[in-house]
Amino acid sequence: MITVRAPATSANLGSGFDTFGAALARPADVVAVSKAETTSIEVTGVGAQYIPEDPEKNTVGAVVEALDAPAHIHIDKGVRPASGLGSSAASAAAAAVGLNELYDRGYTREELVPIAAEGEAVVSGVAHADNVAPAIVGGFTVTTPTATHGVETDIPVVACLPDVAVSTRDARRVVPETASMDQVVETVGNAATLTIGMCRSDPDLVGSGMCDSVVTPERARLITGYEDVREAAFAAGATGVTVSGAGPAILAACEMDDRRHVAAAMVDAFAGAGVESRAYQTRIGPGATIV
Ligand SMILES: Nc1ncnc2c1ncn2[C@@H]1O[C@H](COP(=O)(O)OP(=O)(O)O)[C@@H](O)[C@H]1O
Ligand SMILES: N[C@@H](CCOP(=O)(O)O)C(=O)O
Repeated sequence: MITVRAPATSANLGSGFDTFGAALARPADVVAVSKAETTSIEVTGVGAQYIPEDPEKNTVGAVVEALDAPAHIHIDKGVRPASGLGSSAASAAAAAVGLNELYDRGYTREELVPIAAEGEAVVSGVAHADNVAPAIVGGFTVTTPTATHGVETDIPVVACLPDVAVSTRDARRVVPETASMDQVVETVGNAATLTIGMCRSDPDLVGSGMCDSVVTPERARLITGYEDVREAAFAAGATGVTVSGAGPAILAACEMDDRRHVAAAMVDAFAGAGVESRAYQTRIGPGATIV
């Protein structure tokens, strides 16, 4: 049996829609795989009741298919589904790393990214790899249709998760089909600023590059209290705030000394809007680890 811990992730980071991703030090899924004649899946943990155990419908089933690696798979969920924190990706990433090891398939971590992304197609309709990439490789990642590049970085973040669900499939329907040239220029500038910030482990640069005027405003409308939470996080010292993934989680970057205040401010602001939430005080951390 092989057991793998794969982290929650935050994709997009504002200016990097379907491209940027970051591994969060916590929460995480823990997935155990053992060889079997036919594949079976058992799910326990946070939100397990909402996750199908049918291999055709669970993200890990697509990974089994892609690696031709039938197994009994136990998924212990730490990342709540429909969170914007890469819940479906965490399981797929852990399964990809575990089954690759169990069956000695010999793929590199980067080669496992498109394999794990097949699981995302099962749940959201698109094999977007911006969550599975950091879940497998760790740190901050840039994923294009042909490659994944990652860097280690040390950025404190708060991921505040309201007690409501937003499915990625639904949130992809509100993504605009076009952007103006002004928006393209602005986005390139913000994405480049964020990337330099990640390379320098500089929360100010990362935060200022998290802005996006194309996708984020449309997604923000789906999250009750978004503007209040954003303002409260900035007032408490956040350097940047945006929708995490497809939402409803909201991600804030900050200096380590401000992390606690930012987390409290975000939870209080959600409460003011009538929404219960929990804040993960975390940081950008490593990818999947065999435990
Ligand atoms: N192993 C899995 N972990 C989490 N969700 C899964 C898994 N397999 C299938 N799903 C389904 O995927 C959906 C959640 O994925 P998604 O909408 O992308 O949210 P998230 O942002 O949390 O990844 C839910 O409908 C859930 O039932
Ligand atoms: N790029 C995707 C990311 C979805 O992330 P998730 O954590 O909400 O699954 C998108 O924005 O649709």
